[in-house]
Formats: sequence, C-alpha cells, structure tokens
Amino acid sequence: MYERVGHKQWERLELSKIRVFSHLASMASRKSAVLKNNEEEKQEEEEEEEVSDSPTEVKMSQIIMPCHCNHRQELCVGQLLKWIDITACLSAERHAMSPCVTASMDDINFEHTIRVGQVVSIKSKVNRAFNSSMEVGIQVSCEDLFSGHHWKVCHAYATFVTQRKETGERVLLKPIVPETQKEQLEYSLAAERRRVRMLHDDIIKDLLTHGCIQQGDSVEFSNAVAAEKTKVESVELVLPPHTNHQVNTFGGQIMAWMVNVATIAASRLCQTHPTLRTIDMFTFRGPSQIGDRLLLKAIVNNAFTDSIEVGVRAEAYQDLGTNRHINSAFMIFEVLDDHGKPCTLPRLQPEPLEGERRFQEAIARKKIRLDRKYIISRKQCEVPLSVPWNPRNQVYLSYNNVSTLKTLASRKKWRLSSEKDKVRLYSLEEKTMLSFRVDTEVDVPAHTAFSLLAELCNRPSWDTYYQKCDLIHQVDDDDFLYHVVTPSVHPKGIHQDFILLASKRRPCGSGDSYVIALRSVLLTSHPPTEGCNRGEVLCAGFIIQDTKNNMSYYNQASPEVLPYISSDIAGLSTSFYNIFSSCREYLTANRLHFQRHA
Ligand SMILES: CCCC(=O)SCCNC(=O)CCNC(=O)[C@H](O)C(C)(C)COP(=O)(O)OP(=O)(O)OC[C@H]1O[C@@H](n2cnc3c(N)ncnc32)[C@H](O)[C@@H]1OP(=O)(O)O
Repeated sequence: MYERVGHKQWERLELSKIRVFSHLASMASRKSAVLKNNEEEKQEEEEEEEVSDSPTEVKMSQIIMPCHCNHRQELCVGQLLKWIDITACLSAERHAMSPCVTASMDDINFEHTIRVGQVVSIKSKVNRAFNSSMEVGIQVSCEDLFSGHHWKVCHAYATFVTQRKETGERVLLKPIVPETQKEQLEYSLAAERRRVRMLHDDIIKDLLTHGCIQQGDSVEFSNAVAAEKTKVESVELVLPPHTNHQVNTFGGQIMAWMVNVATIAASRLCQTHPTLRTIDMFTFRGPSQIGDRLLLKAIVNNAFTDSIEVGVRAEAYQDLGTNRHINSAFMIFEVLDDHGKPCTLPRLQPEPLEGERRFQEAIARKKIRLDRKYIISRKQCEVPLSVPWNPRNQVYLSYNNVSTLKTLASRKKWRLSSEKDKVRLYSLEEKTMLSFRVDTEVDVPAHTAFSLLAELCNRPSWDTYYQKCDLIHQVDDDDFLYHVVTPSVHPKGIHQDFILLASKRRPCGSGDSYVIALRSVLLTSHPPTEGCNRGEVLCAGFIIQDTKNNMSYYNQASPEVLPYISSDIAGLSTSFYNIFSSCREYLTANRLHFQRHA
C-alpha cells in the first residue's frame, strides 16, 4: 500500500497522471537495481516463453489470396472467423474425442488488418474443460514473407460444447492438466472468464433496464444519416458447402454472413469501405441445418465521432413465420484514412421508439466497451491508477483484480529473502515493481482459512497494520467494497486510507485455489477524507491452496514506497513475520468458533 491520490488530485485526475508519470520517471533513474532497460525486459520475456507441447494445440497457416480479400486487398474478417472456428474446433475435438459445437466466441479486437500475400497463423489450445464445455484460447498472428516481420492480429476465446455423436447427449469431459506455468495461469483464469461470460448478457440487460447508464444527449446533427437508410436484410439458403463435419450450419459461415451484412450497413452510413475493429461476443443460441433459410438483419445503431456500432441478428427458419433466433452480435467499424488514422464520420438519425432505444443502448455499450478495454488490457507494469468503480465496470474490475493477483502468483523469479518459524518472505523485482510474498503453513482446513480471512472487517484483530476496516458495499456474493485505515509508511506521515475492492473466489474445480484479491478503486461516494492520505493498493491478497496447508499473501509495492521499504528490509521481514504469526494464531483460535457456526 502506498500514499498517492490526494484531495486536490481527486478533482484533477489527469494532472495527477502526469505527476505520477514524471515521478515514475525520476524513480526510474534512481532505482536502477529495480528497473530494467528495454533490452533486459525483452530478454526477460524470452526467458519466460515456455515450450508447450499441449496435446490439444492445433496450428493453421494460410497464405492470403485475392479470393480471401475485400476490395482493398485486405483479408475479410468473415474468412478469418471461419479459420479461427475450424482451428479451435479441432483443438476442442482433440480433447473431447467426440464432436463439438461452438457455443460462443468472446469479444474480439482486431489490432491489425492482414493484406494479400501475407501469411496468417492461427494457434489454438484448450485452456480448461468444465463439464461438457471447454474454453479454447486462440492466437492469431501475421507474417510478411518479404520483410520477415511478424505481428499479433488478435486473440480470442471460444467455448465449445461436446455432444455424443449418435445420441446428441452431453459428454462429461476429462479435465485438462496444465503443465507449464503459462498453461496453469490460463487454466485458472479460464474459470474467471467463464464467470464474466455467464454474467455478460444479464449485466448488460440489467444496466439497460435499471437505467444505471445515463442517457446520451439527443443532439440533432445537421448532416445526420437516417438509420432507415442503413438497414440490411439478406437471406441465405444453407447448402451442403455451408455445413460443418456434423452437417449443421458451420459456425464460421454464420459469423461470416453476419459480418457481411454488418459491413453493408456500416458502408451505407459512411459511403466508403469501413474497417471492422471489434466484435462483441457471438452466442450460438441454437443449431441450424441444411435447407434452413438464414435471415440476416443489420442496422447501424449509432455513429460516434470515429466509430460505428452495427447490430446484427440471425434467424433460421424452414417455413416462414417459424423463425428461430440463432445468433446476435454488435460490430464496431472505423473508417481509416491513408495513414491508418480514423476519419470523422457522419452522425445517425435514429428511427423513433425502437431505433431510439438501440441508439441509447449503443451509447451504453460503448461506455462498457471502453471500461473493459481500459481495465482488461491494462498491463501490470503500466502506471497504476485507481479506476472509478461503478456497476457498469464491476465485472471487469473484479476479473482484473483476480487475474492480476493470479498473474503475480505465477511469476517464476521469486527470491527467498528471509525465513523464520515457517514464515517465508519472498521478493520479486520486475520493471518498476517490487512485490512481496509471504508463505506460511496453517493448521486449519483451506476453506476455514478462506472464510476467516475473507472477513476483512476482522483483519484489524490480527494485523496491526489494519487499524480500521469497514464494509462499504456488498456488490454480490463474491465482491465487496471496503474502507481501510492504516498508519503511514512515512516515519512521520499522517494516516492513510484505502478504498478496496475485495474479490473472493472459492475453487471452481480441481487444481484451483481459494483467492481473496484486493485492489484499490475510486468511489465517488467516498472521496479522500480530511486528515488522511488516500493510498492505493495495486495488487494484494491471499491464495490458499486447497490440498496443502499452505497460504500465500501477496503485496505489490510501487516505486513510491521503495525508498521506505528498501532502507529497512530487515524491519519489513520482522513486521511480516509478526503479522503472519498473529494471523496463524487468529486462524487456529477461531477455527472451532467458525466450525460451530458454519
Ligand atoms: C467446425 C466448427 C464448429 C461448428 O461449426 S458448430 C456450429 C455452430 N454452433 C452451433 O450450432 C451451436 C448452437 N447452440 C447449441 O446447440 C446450444 O445452444 C448449446 C451450445 C449446445 C448449449 O445448449 P444448452 O441447452 O443451452 O446447454 P446447457 O445450458 O445445458 O449448457 C451446456 C454447457 O454449455 C455451456 N454454455 C451454454 N451456452 C454457453 C455460452 N453462450 N457460452 C459459453 N458456454 C455456454 C454451459 O455453461 C454448459 O457448460 P458445462 O456443461 O457446465 O461445462
């Protein structure tokens, strides 16, 4: 924990960003022992690359021909989605050893376009099997054969469900056994992503129906294009070449048809060739077969300064009037100039009622997308700023909270700094971060230790550093917001306080641990208080292994506390030892009390 966001900075977050960046820069020059230059960082990344020989890994490479491209000689996204779906399905079926269907494809952000003559490589493997479903991770990269350059195009996660060929019954999948550290991390994070996936639709519905999202101003634009003009309706007859090896309509083909109508709708608005940037999750709600008619509908929902949201819906029917809703997606397009910069776009005049609703919902989705991009894509080494918490970004913040802690725990280069009475203190120096891990053995069952430690309001009873801890808000069964007061890390400083998001997770299956992840957030209802410095926790928390009597506590310190910490490592070791001895006593003493009340 460390002090940083002061009273005035609350009002001027942008200024504080600049200050923190410059502070980091000056720390960087002083703390050469902690910081690494770019070369060293690269080397470190290479060292961390592990050779995987996962039995479910499948690779596909394709040279891009003109027949795969649009009028700009760029690979059509629909074609790429077909290759992604096939590669991922092969991984899934290799694991399941029975036929699999695509249930969903998570949000995809295309970072680069791929041009004719270049080579696209797709790599997929099963990250985790649940019951009858499994998560497949997919990486797409591109290679220019003439310059030898390689670059990342996108990554995606797809969920496949397995069914018995003859009866269509669900099959219980054998578990994946992750081997490398990276595979273990992906395995563990897959459970958290599944949670986000399952909540995705409900969260969006909830936010839209309960009006948590402020409605946008209904500004009239003089050059607005009528939404009606962008409407596309197209029918496809599912023929044998459109089916997969199970003789159902091929998922990649459905996605390609959806991209096709969405592109027409976006082109009608901008009157040029738009580029598809992002797709919000595809959900395959039900199958379709040869002979089905697929009705594809698309319309521009809203046009922002430099992006367009198109909504697409796919319905299947044999006889008119018996339409089944089989898929929906939202796609975001941009128009790029000759330098690859987004152009300013015409605005949209929505149709009354339904069109107005879609227009407002697109504003809401854009906010959610931006939150998600900021929170999920934030790298651990980037300047840590508390993100404002709100119901809209809660699910991404808690994903980030858990994944940051699990990522920290999976780092390889922890160094043992001190050991006393089975309390081991490890440290890890990485780029601008210094992290600590305390490992200790506990003589209570893991679930009991988890339940006792998850009661954060009790922490002042065993941790002298926590002077006060109050629950502010219970977000759901697993996520809570707390206000914590601690003494200052400065010898003569004033108290610090923190607004913490605590994400508490029980194991989802074998190989998982109990997790209590903590990170700072900003809450408008709790601005910095008089007489306290508002501090920030980047990443902290407990990981308790289910099978061993081992508990690890992690805390990541930013450069700003390094001078205080590094000047007194011996004092720090003693503090950690005292706190975790006291923690063990607390767990043992409360074990019986807990069991009586459980
Ligand atoms: C070569 C490429 C492969 C293809 O072309 S496949 C063709 C395109 N895909 C399709 O046609 C699939 C159409 N959808 C369906 O058949 C069904 O909706 C589907 C996916 C089987 C699920 O059926 P449900 O009756 O809803 O099944 P269920 O509720 O019992 O759940 C079974 C397991 O599936 C999971 N699931 C269902 N919908 C999901 C989603 N949207 N995203 C992620 N996971 C999802 C669900 O969690 C459950 O998992 P588990 O069994 O607990 O591991």
